Amino acid sequence: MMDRVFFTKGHGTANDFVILPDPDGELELTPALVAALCDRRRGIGGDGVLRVVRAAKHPEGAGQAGEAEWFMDYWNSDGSIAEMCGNGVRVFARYLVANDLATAGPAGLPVATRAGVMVAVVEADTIRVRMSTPRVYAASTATVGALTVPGVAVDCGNPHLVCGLHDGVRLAGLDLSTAPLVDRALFGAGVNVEFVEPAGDLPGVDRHVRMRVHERGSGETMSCGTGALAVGAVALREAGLSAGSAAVDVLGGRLVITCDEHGAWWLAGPAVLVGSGRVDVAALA
Ligand SMILES: N[C@@H](CCC[C@H](N)C(=O)O)C(=O)O
Repeated sequence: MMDRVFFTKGHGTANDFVILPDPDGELELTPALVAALCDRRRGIGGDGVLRVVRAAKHPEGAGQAGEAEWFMDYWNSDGSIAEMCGNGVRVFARYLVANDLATAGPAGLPVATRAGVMVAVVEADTIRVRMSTPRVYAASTATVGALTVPGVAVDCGNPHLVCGLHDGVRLAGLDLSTAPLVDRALFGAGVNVEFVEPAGDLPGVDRHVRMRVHERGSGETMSCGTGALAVGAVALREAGLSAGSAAVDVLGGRLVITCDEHGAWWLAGPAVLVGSGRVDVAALA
């Protein structure tokens, strides 16, 4: 184990990550180390960890090494591993470009993830990522306190449950300090739960909604890219649109979901690196 580890801190719409450069896959990353790094009082603080490792040097990235040089090894703040992180990919691409580890040409920068290769296009402050196609596959519910809200399960590479609020219930009134109760038989591997309410008309997009999210493995976060993809896909579907765009306002800003004329799904929003340093792993322990 290395006793000092370099890190960069970054975020996308305030979904924040500890980024660990580990090009040759030498770092012994464990659930305990991830949880300690993400601790907001005793560690660096973050909703998750992004390990930056060459695809060829990681067992789960090796199969994609022909398409993508880099693998995003994503961990939630509780030390669990997830298949995909939409904001994470955008911040990961920002990190690669800022550190001259990759160039962002017009064709985009491929990033390997456990859910396949995503392609990031850097457009100044915004990073747009071509995501996997969201798949709506079941009806279900989420319960928060005394409130049970119907929703739909959406697979975005990772699992989501999108619940639209009705009958005067507002996002601001929800207590998401603990995980909503869900159907554990349907979501055996856990689920990220999004609650959604309509927002006013917004020029330039077909739909405009607000969401809050309780993430599997991280609790309530300020934003979730794959969650916004799930919410945007449901919003366009409910509007009867097979292509179009949806603005999804999260606590940390705005993400835009687009399904283009070719049926490709895109997630766009800001991605920011805020600083770098070196962490004393022994002190974390
Ligand atoms: N915040 C992420 C999603 C991170 C993974 C998620 N908590 C899970 O366990 O699936 C995003 O921006 O997509």
